[in-house]
Amino acid sequence: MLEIRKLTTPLIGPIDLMLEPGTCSAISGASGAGKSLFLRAIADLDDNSGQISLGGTVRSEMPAPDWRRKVAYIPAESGWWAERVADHFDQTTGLGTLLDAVGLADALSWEVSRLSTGERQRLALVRALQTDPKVLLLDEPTSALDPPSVERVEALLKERLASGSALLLVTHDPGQPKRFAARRYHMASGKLSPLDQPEKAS
Ligand SMILES: Nc1ncnc2c1ncn2[C@@H]1O[C@H](COP(=O)(O)OP(=O)(O)OP(=O)(O)O)[C@@H](O)[C@H]1O
Repeated sequence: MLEIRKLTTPLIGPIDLMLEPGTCSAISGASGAGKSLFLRAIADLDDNSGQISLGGTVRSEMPAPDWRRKVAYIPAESGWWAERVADHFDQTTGLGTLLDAVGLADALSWEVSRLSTGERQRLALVRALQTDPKVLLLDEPTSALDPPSVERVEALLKERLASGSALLLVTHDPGQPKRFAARRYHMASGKLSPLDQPEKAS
């Protein structure tokens, strides 16, 4: 599905990685190892070289906004540009279901300034899921969440896995790769290494 060959930036790589539909790959590694830079390079947000294709279509043949809708990067800290939460969302059918799934059914009427870190994190995920991406590049998606919210977000992500999306998950939570039956990788000094056999789902 997503094929990455020799992806390189001044600070990471070269990195090869293949993501298959309906699978989760998890990346661990020390702070500063290059995990976020790797996800950003895949999304083409920073200068990079190498070959990346999605379902056989080479990234360079696709307009960047189309690529980023299909291969969505969800940063650890999301960006907000308007005062009202509602102004950041495409108010299409399905939005209510997604907001409900993350426990924020009423959030559209709120001001952005009142959002907690965890509320921002969950709303940013909903924003990305609205475009129905084939690949989700998740940068510590539950780092600011309490256990019930982690459960909700993980359930939502598992639904995406079941419907054929691929997840690339950067996480410092050692239990998370296991809960997603993820293939595990370790990043150190900008280099990615496979860890072991895929975990069994719990
Ligand atoms: N624009 C930049 N110029 C120079 N160095 C940078 C730049 N962006 C990131 N770095 C450095 O590259 C290294 C990797 O950063 P990255 O954000 O990928 O780390 P990370 O593995 O995601 O860490 P964390 O777990 O803390 O989020 C860090 O040392 C960071 O300071």
